[in-house]
Parts: sequence; structure tokens; C-alpha cells
Amino acid sequence: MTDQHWVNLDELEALAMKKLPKMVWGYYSSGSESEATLRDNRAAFLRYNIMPRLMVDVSKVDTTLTLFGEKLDFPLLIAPMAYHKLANPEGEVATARAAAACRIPMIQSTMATVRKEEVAQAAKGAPFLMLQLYVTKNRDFCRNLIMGAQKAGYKAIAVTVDAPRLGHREADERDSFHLPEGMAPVELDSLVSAEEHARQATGDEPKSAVARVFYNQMDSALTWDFVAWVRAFSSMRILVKGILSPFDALRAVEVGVDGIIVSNHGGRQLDFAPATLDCVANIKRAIGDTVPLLMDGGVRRGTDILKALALGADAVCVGRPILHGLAVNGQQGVQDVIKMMRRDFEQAMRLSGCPSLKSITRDKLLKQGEPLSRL
Ligand SMILES: Cc1cc2nc3c(=O)[nH]c(=O)nc-3n(C[C@H](O)[C@H](O)[C@H](O)COP(=O)(O)O)c2cc1C
Ligand SMILES: CC(C)CC(=O)C(=O)O
Repeated sequence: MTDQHWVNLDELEALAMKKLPKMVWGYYSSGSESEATLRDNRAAFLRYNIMPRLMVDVSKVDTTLTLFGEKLDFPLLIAPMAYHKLANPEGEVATARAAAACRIPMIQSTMATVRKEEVAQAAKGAPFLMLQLYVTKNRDFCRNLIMGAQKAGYKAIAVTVDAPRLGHREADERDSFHLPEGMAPVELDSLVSAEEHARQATGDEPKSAVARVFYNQMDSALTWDFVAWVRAFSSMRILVKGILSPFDALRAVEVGVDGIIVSNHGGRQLDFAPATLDCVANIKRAIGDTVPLLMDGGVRRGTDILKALALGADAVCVGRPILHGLAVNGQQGVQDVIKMMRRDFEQAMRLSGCPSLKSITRDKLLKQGEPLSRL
């Protein structure tokens, strides 16, 4: 297996592990505490089988969809992740170019290592950009960030609601995770000095610099009235990211969000939170067709996308494999990841007898333990 030749995302992951410094690999790959949720995100996909229906004309399969008024080539978005420059010197610029080339949206993290205006430039041609928002205690800063994104042409914000504190990632503690000198989440410039991100902990402080900065800046008092607060000054669409309970999903719809991202943060926040795939159907039942439903966590195969859609998701987001592609081969590596997922999703649609996204329905799936007679 060479850098150029990997045939699935597990092989790509192994290449990325070899290439990245231990501290970066630890940060990218880990989940919180015993990593039960991290593992379960993947295991949940294995709990479902797909019952193919045959003799359906699948000579053409239509993977396209319209989301927030824009056309996507297939139902995949790039999940927000911090610090792309840890994987490649071009950082989020390379990722954004790949999103544009593959005509899928990118969600940029608040903790990006490239400014949002530069990312917007690089993403020209992508269906749209979203800015993921970590809500800072300093609300003036937060308002400026949102208005800056609106001005730069971002279509939506995705407010991350599963992180009143950063989850306890033991690899980061062990490695005293910190950013290399000269690298910083640039949007936070006016709040946190570059030295602070690179500083090693002293005394009783959290050993991980990311945990320390997060603790000092982010607002653990965040509640649902935040949505109305944003509405009052911004016309951007508002999504919430990190929903697992159908009650929270209903509450989100009640306060007027434009979309929900079912997520447990890739198993990095509450350990023993349920696998996201297991939450999708319940949430879909609760909110119906009110707003688009996205999900992320452990999506690695075309059949995974098909399963998520069959359970009620409109689209999925993919996280770590994007960073692996970026680490192994920059923009081209990210494009290769997206292309492979698209090819494999089309294959899953063909072999299961689903020529359109609409035809991917719950009755194509059989959960472990369910009798065949359910179909
Ligand atoms: C290295 C890394 C950094 C992340 N940074 C953010 C972030 O800044 N904001 C956020 O809302 N989620 C963040 N996430 C969570 C992802 O958006 C997403 O929920 C998760 O990675 C999806 O799972 P997957 O990696 O199994 O595809 C991060 C995840 C990873 C692995
Ligand atoms: C910089 C971090 C707060 C980004 C994050 O959400 C994560 O590492 O999971």
C-alpha cells in the first residue's frame, strides 16, 4: 500500500497514522474516556443489514439533492473539524478547494487555522459553506463572528450544543496537546494569544491546551434562547449540531432552527452517549419533515450513507477521513475520499435496487435481531 494506493478509508487511516506526529494523531483519532461511544458509532452500522430489491432499473442512479436551496452532487457534507493545518500546511484552503471540486458543502470550524474569508474564496463553486459556532462567553465576539461569516457569503451557522465543556480525551492529556508555535485558530485572535495555544500547562491547569482554551473562552451557560438572540441580528440559517434526544430535537424545531445535525461529536464528548445511527429514526419520527436532518459519526462506507438515509437522514457529514486524506495527499487526498464515498454510495444504491434517494426507505433495512418477516 503506497500513499497513492489505498482501497478503503481504513487503509487511508493507517497511512495517515504513519504520517502524522504522535500528538496530532492522538488528537485526531481519540474519543473521550473509554471511547465506548467512538466504537459504537462504527458498530451501529454493522447492526443493520440491507435487503436488496432486484430487477429494478438501476442503469441510472440519481444521487443529487437540494439542501437549503442549493444542489449537492450527493448527500455528503464535510463535518467541522479544528486545525486542518496540523494535517497539511494549506489547511482549510485545501479542504475547501476539494469541497468545491466535488460540489459538496463544507462546514468550517470556529477553530479553523485559516480565516473564513480565505476559506470562502477557496470554496468558490461549492454548493455552500457553513460556519460551525462555538459560543464564546463574550457575546460581542460571537456576534461579530456570525456577522463576519454572513458578510463573507456563508449560508448558515451550525451551533455546536454538545460541548458545554470539552470531553476528556486522555491522549491529549497524556501528550500535553498543544499547537506548534505559529499555528492558531485565527478567528479567535482577538480573544486568545497565539502563545496561549502553544503554551504547555502549569500547575493544576488541564494538560491539554485545547481543553484549557475551551474552558476559559466557551460558554457553558448556553441555552435555547441563543437561537432567538442570533435571529434578532442575522439572516443566516441556524442549525444545531450535537442533538441525540428526540426531545431536544423537538425543542430545537420549536425555537425555530433551520436544521438539525444528529451527532455525538465523533465520540469525543459524553462517553456512553448513544451511537448516532441509533438516534436517527427516533428523531425523524419526532420532527417529521419540518427541517432537514443531518447526521455524523462513523460514516465510512457507501452502505453507511444508505443506512443513514433509510433511517431518516437527508444527508450525512464525514469527519476524520477528511483529515486523513488531507494528511496523506492534501487537496487531492480529500477529493479522493469524497470520490470514493460517492462511488461506493452509487454502488450501494445500484445493488440494493434504489435508483433515487427517495427510494432509500426503512423497509430496505433489517436491524440485527429483527425477524425477516418484518419486511
Ligand atoms: C480532530 C477533530 C476535530 C473536531 N473539531 C470540531 C469542531 O471544531 N467543532 C465541532 O462542532 N465538531 C468538531 N469535531 C466533531 C466533528 O464535527 C464530527 O462531529 C465528528 O468528527 C464526526 O465523526 P467521524 O469523525 O466519525 O466522521 C471534531 C472532530 C475531530 C475528529
Ligand atoms: C478545538 C476543539 C474545541 C475542537 C473540537 O471540537 C474537538 O477537538 O472535538
